Formats: sequence, C-alpha cells, structure tokens
Amino acid sequence: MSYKILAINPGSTSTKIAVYEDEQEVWSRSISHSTEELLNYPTLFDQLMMRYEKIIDTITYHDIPLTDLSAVVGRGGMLPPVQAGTYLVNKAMLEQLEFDPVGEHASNLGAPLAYRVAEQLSIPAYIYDPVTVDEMIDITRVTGWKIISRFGKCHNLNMRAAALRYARENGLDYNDQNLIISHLGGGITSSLHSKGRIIDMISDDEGAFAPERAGLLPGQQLVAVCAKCGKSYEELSRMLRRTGGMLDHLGTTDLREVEKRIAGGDEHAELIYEAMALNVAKDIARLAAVVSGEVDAIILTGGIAYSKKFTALVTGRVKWIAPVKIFAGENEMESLAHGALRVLTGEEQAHEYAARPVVTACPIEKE
Ligand SMILES: Nc1ncnc2c1ncn2[C@@H]1O[C@H](COP(=O)(O)OP(=O)(O)O)[C@@H](O)[C@H]1O
Ligand SMILES: CCCC(=O)OP(=O)(O)O
Repeated sequence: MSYKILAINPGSTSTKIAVYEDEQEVWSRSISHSTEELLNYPTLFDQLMMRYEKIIDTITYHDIPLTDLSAVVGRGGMLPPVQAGTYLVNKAMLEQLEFDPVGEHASNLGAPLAYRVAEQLSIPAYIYDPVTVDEMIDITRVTGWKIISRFGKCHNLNMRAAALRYARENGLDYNDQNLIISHLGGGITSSLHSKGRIIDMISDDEGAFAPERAGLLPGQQLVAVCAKCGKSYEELSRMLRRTGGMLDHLGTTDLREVEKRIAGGDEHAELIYEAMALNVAKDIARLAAVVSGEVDAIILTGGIAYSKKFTALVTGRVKWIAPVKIFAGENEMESLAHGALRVLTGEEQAHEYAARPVVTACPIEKE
C-alpha cells in the first residue's frame, strides 16, 4: 500500500506546497507573497484564508488530485515547548496557535492550513518537529534571572533532517551521536543533538546575528534602548527579528550581494561578514562545552551553507572541535512528509496536543 501526503510550509514570504508518494516528492510549488500583498493583512492569522485559497487555486490549476491523499502535514509553529515528532492537529492546537502562541511566526499557519485542507477530505492533519520542540536538560535552561528560563526555539525540522542524513550516510546510529547543527538561513540557530535528544540549543535571539536577525545583544544596552526609544513591543520585536543583523548593518539580507561587495573591496561589508561567521563559530563552541567537547560532527546547513567562503570561515574556527560537514539548503518539505509517513505506516505514534498556558515568554509581557 502506498500513501500520498500533501506538505504545507508557510514562510514569511512564501507558502511552499508539495505532494509526496511515500518517500518520493511527485509535485511541488512555491507560492510567493509580496511585501505589498502581506501589508493588507494586519495580523498573521488574517493571512490564513488568502494562503489557503492560493494553495487550493494552485493545486486545482495544476490538476493535482486531492481525493487520494492519505494525510496533510504542515510546518509546526510556536506552540509552548513540545516533544519532538509528529502531532495530530486538534482544536486545542489551533486555538493555541491563533490566540496564545509563544511568538508570531509564519509557521503558526502550518497547522490551520493543513487542518482546513484535511477536514474537507476527512483525513488527518499533522505537524512535525515544530519550531518549539524542547528536549533541553535542566542545567541548560537556567539563566541569571529566575523569571527567565531558556526554552527550545530552533530550526528543528531542517536540523533533525540534517542529523539523520549525516547518520544514514555514514552508517551510524543517530541515537549514538553527539552532533552540533547550525542552520544558516535568514535566521541562524544552532543545536546540540546528544544521543538522539536536542539537549541544548542557541536560538535566534541568543547567539549569532543573521541576515535579518539581531542575535544576542548586550542586556544592559538592550534594556536602555527599549526603555528610552518609545517603541512598542511589536516594533522592537520586528527590529530584532526582521530588520536586524546584516540588514541593519549593510541594508541587505542577501549574502551573495555582500560577497560581491567584499570582492569589490568593501571593508565594512567584510567586517560584518566575518563577524557573523565568528558568531556562528562561538555558538558551536558554546554547545560543545555542554558535552565536554565530545562532539562527533558539526553540520552546517541552510541557504548560507551554499557559500564556500562563509563555511570556510566557520570551519576554520571550529574544526578543532570535530569534523565539519556541509549540507547546504534545507530539507523541510521532505522532513514534513516523511514524518507524516512514519505515522501512517505505524512506525511512529502521533502525539496528542493538549493546550498549555505560555509560561516561557517573558512573564512581564504577559501580565
Ligand atoms: N548560493 C548561495 N551562496 C551564498 N549565499 C546564499 C546562497 N543561496 C542562498 N544564500 C543566502 O542564504 C540566506 C537565506 O537562506 P535560506 O535558508 O534560504 O533562508 P530562509 O531562512 O529564508 O529559508 C540568504 O542570505 C541568501 O543570500
Ligand atoms: C528560530 C525559530 C525558527 C525560525 O525563526 O524560522 P525562520 O528563520 O524560517 O523564520
């Protein structure tokens, strides 16, 4: 028996869709959403129907039959910390993502989009390895402020796919390895997979700055800016997450553009570029300390990993820790589809999501 699965991955500027027949992709499209178009929607959830209709229009236009689908799987969003693996989309999850997510992120639309399509076909909707998978060990959660605990928030989908690929290609058991994976995209995060569990990670606001993200900022200066600049929480969040990092320094999120400027002799561009690579290397070294340096491999993945220049800079600084592997690009659609397939074949059990209050976002903000 074979299974057909529709995977849906909403990103900040696109919605990617793909149909898989068992492990093989048989069709895929990326639907772009321009900045002007998205400006018509005051909140993320206001985009839901627009994205849904575009998915259906694209599928209909390309004559892709839906009636033989076995399941729909969406990218999991910012739920309160969850276990790794597959979750059945239920009402509690949909309400949490719409009304009480840990943060605003396009992936919060993955579950409701999958659910809308699946509901009409009377098939299950799933999410897989959401952004907030949290398997951290207690010691890595503690900060110097008792009202703030660290929690998982990473590019888990692509990171676990890269870790599993590394294990598969090298004939190793993922559950025996200590691997550090850095996802180098518009946002940068790194995580430590120890014996099959993500025991620590460095999120996009805790470490390296990235093409569009500010990364870790000195706390005292940050609170001074927040207290004195008169901007709202949403405006400040946007400055950290969407218009920080390389964009703030150099006016672009495109690493290739920065490399062209460097080749043309732009020393300021070179400083920022090299600082970003150094920041990634420092994150990797921080994670290595958690397992006392016993790291089997370091994996660099995401769009920036296509850059030989950038990965060489990071590799040069971390190869003393462990061998570095480059898996450029991301594998999110395949990871989603394969996750759902494992549930359909009975290899894995889908978790049931139960609503929980958000306790990990800044408690002051929630008061
Ligand atoms: N071939 C390449 N060489 C260098 N940088 C690249 C290449 N392809 C993509 N990038 C850079 O990767 C970043 C986007 O990574 P990606 O993983 O696609 O991001 P997102 O997080 O938006 O999915 C951008 O800075 C882009 O310029
Ligand atoms: C850090 C959580 C995941 C995330 O921010 O994803 P994008 O970089 O794709 O926005």
